[in-house]
Formats: sequence, structure tokens, C-alpha cells
Amino acid sequence: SYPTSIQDLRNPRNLARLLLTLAFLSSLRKSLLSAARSQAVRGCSPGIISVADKDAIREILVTADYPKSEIHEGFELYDQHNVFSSRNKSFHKNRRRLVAPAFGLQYLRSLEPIMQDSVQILMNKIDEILENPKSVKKGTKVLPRGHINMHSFMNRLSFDIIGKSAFGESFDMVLNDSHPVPKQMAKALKRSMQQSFNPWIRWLIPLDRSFIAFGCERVRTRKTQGEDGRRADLLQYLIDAQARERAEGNGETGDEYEDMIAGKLTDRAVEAEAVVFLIAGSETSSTAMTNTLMYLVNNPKALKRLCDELNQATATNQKGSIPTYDQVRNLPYLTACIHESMRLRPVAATGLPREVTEDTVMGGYKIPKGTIVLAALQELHWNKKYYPQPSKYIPERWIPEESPFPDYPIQDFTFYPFSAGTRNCVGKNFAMMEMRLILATLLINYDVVNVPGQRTDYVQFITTAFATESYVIKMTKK
Ligand code: HEM
Repeated sequence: SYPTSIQDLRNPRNLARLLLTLAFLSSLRKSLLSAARSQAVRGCSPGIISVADKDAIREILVTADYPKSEIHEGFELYDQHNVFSSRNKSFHKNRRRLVAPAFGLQYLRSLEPIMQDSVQILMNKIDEILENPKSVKKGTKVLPRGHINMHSFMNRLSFDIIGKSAFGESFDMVLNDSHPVPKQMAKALKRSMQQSFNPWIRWLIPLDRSFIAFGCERVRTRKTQGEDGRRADLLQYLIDAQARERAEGNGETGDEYEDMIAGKLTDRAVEAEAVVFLIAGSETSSTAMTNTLMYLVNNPKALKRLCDELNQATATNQKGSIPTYDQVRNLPYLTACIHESMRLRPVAATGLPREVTEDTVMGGYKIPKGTIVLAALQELHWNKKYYPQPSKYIPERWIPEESPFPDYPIQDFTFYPFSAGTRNCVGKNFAMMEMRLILATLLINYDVVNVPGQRTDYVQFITTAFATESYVIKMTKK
């Protein structure tokens, strides 16, 4: 029942109802006006199109390099552009120049111990559950002996690794699964995507951005510790880059807005970039690792061949130990298995939106200025012109001398799991190192077997995720 007279409004619940309705109507009016405006601009053409043609995708991402769409502003943290969200090319160029060296192979070497320690903790936890299936967190479903929810553990492990790498502190998700930040973040990102398409939702449920405050607090603590707090990690790289910029006379002017637009590494910018690493570098890696394990347990021949390769490469290691990155970085079959799973299930499956800046023609269609285009990566990766038997997991197709499809060598510009062009994934080397080390460690130390009858369909908010948030594998210690 809505208020019908001024007197009714004395009741706070009625007043709240009226305000909520007005907010909703105003937001709806805005959405309709904006839709009408775009329709007027474009005539009858649609506002958003999904593009799967190889040349058109290359044009979107590389040659024309269309700017990211307005939706990316949902990733601005504390009104700061950042390397992921920015739509401004000169800002992005400057910020990327400052951030990218942190992901150079040289610097990543220093993160190897972080990854190794984290995967050791994971192995300890898996061993504990194999011994006693009830030792999962209270309230979590107890699975039959030997069954491990790999989706959950990959997710928790990738948060621990990025927590340690970007903030110097693990979330201890593998151990306790109770830190509020990963859950808050996942929820906020999902909602932020929903809000981008339905702005009125923000009136009903405001975004919980407490995970950003957490990240900023950690950055400030590290900075106040000075040299005593120095560690070899991504955050330290940003802090050192800021000091270098200041020492070279490229520091801030003091005008907050000007500094932000110019891409200067202000204190706020360092905080924003560290939080972006957390957002961009957690669920992406964990989904890619779960996908690879899922394909392997469903393809025992490929699994056996990979285990043989890994065992041979680490034959001199003690039983139960973790390989070094040097032992696993150049293994062709491991790389092929990861590539094949990222071909079949790229985490940015539908592509992220870009905006066409001038009238153009793509694949024979006129595309008016202002249209949002999505590079449909999964469609491209499943095109049988480039990948025969596209729905099958065949790692050998990535090894030219062994490919069952010698007439179909892998072509350039048909595989974009990390996107391409100026906005490609800056964390690609980090992700590949993490995936190689973790998958190798698990497969060297455990026999893994498929548990049939599970749902494996997925949904996409910003990146793809298992719809059931679960994928169980049967494991036995070797
Ligand atoms: C398997 C794991 C990963 C995949 C598949 C992946 C994929 C991608 C893709 C497709 C983009 C382009 C997004 C767009 O077009 O808007 C991207 C951008 C980005 N990724 Fe990753 N990513 C992964 C891991 C990581 C990690 C571990 C980090 C950091 C630690 C990271 C940091 C970033 C950043 C900062 C950007 C924005 C780059 C820019 O616009 O200059 N990613 N990633």
C-alpha cells in the first residue's frame, strides 16, 4: 500500500516507500531516454553487437583498438581511473608503462616462493581432508572420502596468492575459508555488472565496497613501515615505482584531478592498482585452473601423457616436493593442455565491451559510431575453420609435429584468452606461471579421477564461472 495523502507521509515507512518509488521512476526515465537517444542516433541498428569474425575481432582489439565502453567505469575505485578501467588512451599508456614491468619475467621470479608456499599449504589441507573428510570448514558439505571440491580450492588458493603478491598478506582462504574480503569482492563485482545494465538496482541495494577499504588499508600499512616492511611483491614494485617517478621529477603536482588524469602514481593510484590486481588476478586464474583440471580428468589419455611429462621433468625431486618454475616453464604438453582448456573455455568468453568511435564497416556490416562491440572470443575459438572438431579437448593440436590436423596449423589472431593489443592482460605471465606451478604440483603428487554426473555449465558476469560454484575431483595421494 502506497501513501495516498500528505498525512500518510508522517509514517517513515510510507515516506521511504515514496522515495524509493521516485528514485526508481527517475532511474527508469533516464534509462528510457538514453535508449531512445541511442536509437535516434543509430536508426534501427542495435546498440550492442557481438562479433565473432577473425578479422573484425582483430580490428576491435588491435588495429582500431576501440576504447573500452562506459561499463568499465564501474571498476573505478574511489573515482580513480586505473589500468583496467580507464577509457582514456593517454592515461592508460602512461599508467601501463608504470605498472607493466611488475609482471616482467625478471620481477615475477621473486614471486615464485609465494606461489610455492601457498601450494604447499593447499597440499597439506588436501591431505588433511583425504585423511578425514570431516575436516572441512564447519557448515561446508562433507564429501565422500577422496572427493575434493577443486573449484573451491582453486578459488581460495588464487586469492591467497594474489593477497600475498599484491598486499603482502595471505587471506588464508585455503586454511580457514573465512576471510570476508574475497566473498565481498565477488558479490560486489557481480552486482556492479548488474547495475551497469540496470542502474535502478543501486537504489535498492547499494554496493558494498568494503573490500576496497581493506586493500587501501594494507597499502598504507606497508608504506608506513618503510624499509622494515620491504618485501619482494607487486605492491613493493608499485611503491618503488612511485618513489622513482618522484625522484625523476615525474611526481604529482598536488592537483588531485590533474594528477589522476595524467596517470601519476599518487598514493590513491597505488592503492587502486593493488586492488585491481586483486580483482583481475583471482577468479580469472582459478577458473582457468579448474577448467584445465576438469578437461584432464575427462580425458584420461591426455592426463596420462601430461603426468608422464611432469614426472620426467621432476624425476630428481624428492617425493612430495614442489617443482621449481624452471622445471615446468617450458614443458610443451603442459602448455598445450592449458592452451586447449583456455581455447574451449576462455574466461572472457563473450568479450568485454568496446565502443566504436567512428562509422565503420565490419564483416560487411555497417557499424555506426557509438555502437558497443563485443569480441566473442569463445565463438572464435570454436570456429571449425581454424579448429577442427572444435568442441573436443585435443592438446596435441598445439604441438605442430603431433597435431592430428596438419592441414590446420594454429593461425595467428584466432586465439585470445588474454585479449590482445594495448589492453591485453598485463598479468598474463603471472597467470601462466601460477597455472603451470599449481597444476604441475597437484598432478605430480596426486592421482586425479573424474566424478561423473556433475553440472559443468557456466555463467558470465565479468568473467565466466561455474554456475554451481563447485567442481569435485576424486584424489589419491601418490
Ligand atoms: C588465467 C588468468 C587470466 C586471464 C584468462 C586473464 C584475462 C584477461 C583479459 C581477457 C583481459 C582483457 C580485459 C578487457 O578487455 O577488458 C585482462 C586484462 C587485465 N588483466 Fe588479466 N587475466 C588473467 C589473470 C590476471 C592476473 C593474475 C592479473 C594480475 C595479477 C591480471 C591483471 C589484469 C589487468 C590489470 C588487466 C587490464 C590490462 C589493461 O587494460 O591494460 N590478469 N585479463
